[in-house]
Amino acid sequence: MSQNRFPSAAFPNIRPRRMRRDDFSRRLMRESRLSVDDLIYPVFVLEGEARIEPVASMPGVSRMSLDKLLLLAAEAVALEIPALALFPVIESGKSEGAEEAWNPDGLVPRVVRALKARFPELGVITDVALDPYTSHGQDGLIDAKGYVLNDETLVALEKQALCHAAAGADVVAPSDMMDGRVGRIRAALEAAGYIHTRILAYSAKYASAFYGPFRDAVGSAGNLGKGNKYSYQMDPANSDEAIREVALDISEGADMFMVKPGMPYLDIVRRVKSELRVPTYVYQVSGEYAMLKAAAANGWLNEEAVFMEALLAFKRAGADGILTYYALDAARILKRHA
Ligand SMILES: NCc1[nH]cc(CCC(=O)O)c1CC(=O)O
Ligand SMILES: [Mg+2]
Repeated sequence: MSQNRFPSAAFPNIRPRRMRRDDFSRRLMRESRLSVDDLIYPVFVLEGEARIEPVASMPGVSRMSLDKLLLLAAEAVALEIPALALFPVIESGKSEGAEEAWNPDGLVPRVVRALKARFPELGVITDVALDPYTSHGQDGLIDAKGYVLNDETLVALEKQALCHAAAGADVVAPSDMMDGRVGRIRAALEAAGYIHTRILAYSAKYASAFYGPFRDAVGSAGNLGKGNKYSYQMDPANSDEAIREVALDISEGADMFMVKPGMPYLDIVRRVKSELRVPTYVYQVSGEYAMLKAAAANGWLNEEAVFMEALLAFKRAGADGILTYYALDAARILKRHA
């Protein structure tokens, strides 16, 4: 005998809501989980001492000098966040040829040495790209017409990556989108004996308007002016091309693979993870952060609820890790609920 009081096709026997009824059964069937192990915290560093400069378009995010960054890093370590991603603000020393990018006494190598000396267990990821160092704000070297030159840029990126590895960077992260840079950097690292340095390739990096606040933060917006990055970053219309880019970076020897931006590109994260089955990372970029902050500031969204939902959605899409400006906040919440 059916227990259905209304044994008719008008009422269902199959009820997905049963499992949603109570907290215990919701927990038992939960497929994805966000953990502090998934978080990478992007930070901005500048020269000097006792400097903290809030980034107007990224409330809660500041550019700061090394002494202050060490305090922030201590917080990240206390929360057991696995790694920081370091972005420099270069105020003087920008040039056409970006020579400051491989100065062994430059800002990035000094900050990497200090971080690794103080917090050996904290992973330090450095950005390999020329945009903080070029007077024109492009990620590579340009010709007379402003075209970003691929192979000439590779020579510079190789020097920059070696400089970061020599300073003790655990992971170098080429975010420039030049062709062949992963292979070139991998070969240079091996030849120099840096066999443990990981490469996090920004493999599928789109030419996105969501990077706006970041360009304010590192001060490359003014230098870039009306310029754009369409000749090297990917067209937001493309998906198969992202798979090809990741496949190339696999064959060139990268260890970790990034999709960027995050929320509008969840389909790309899913395809990379399902089709290529590699360690997959996603960058919740500055514009995504700014959107959530702005809506929260207006009282239009519950900030904590929406950023935790967004981070969980990256996990559901297949990401193994997430670069997020919310890393400290998320880690605190996860700790509270642990
Ligand atoms: N090498 C450039 C770089 N590295 C990280 C970001 C964006 C990160 C963010 O928006 O949070 C960018 C912006 C760009 O390509 O202009
Ligand atoms: Mg590529």
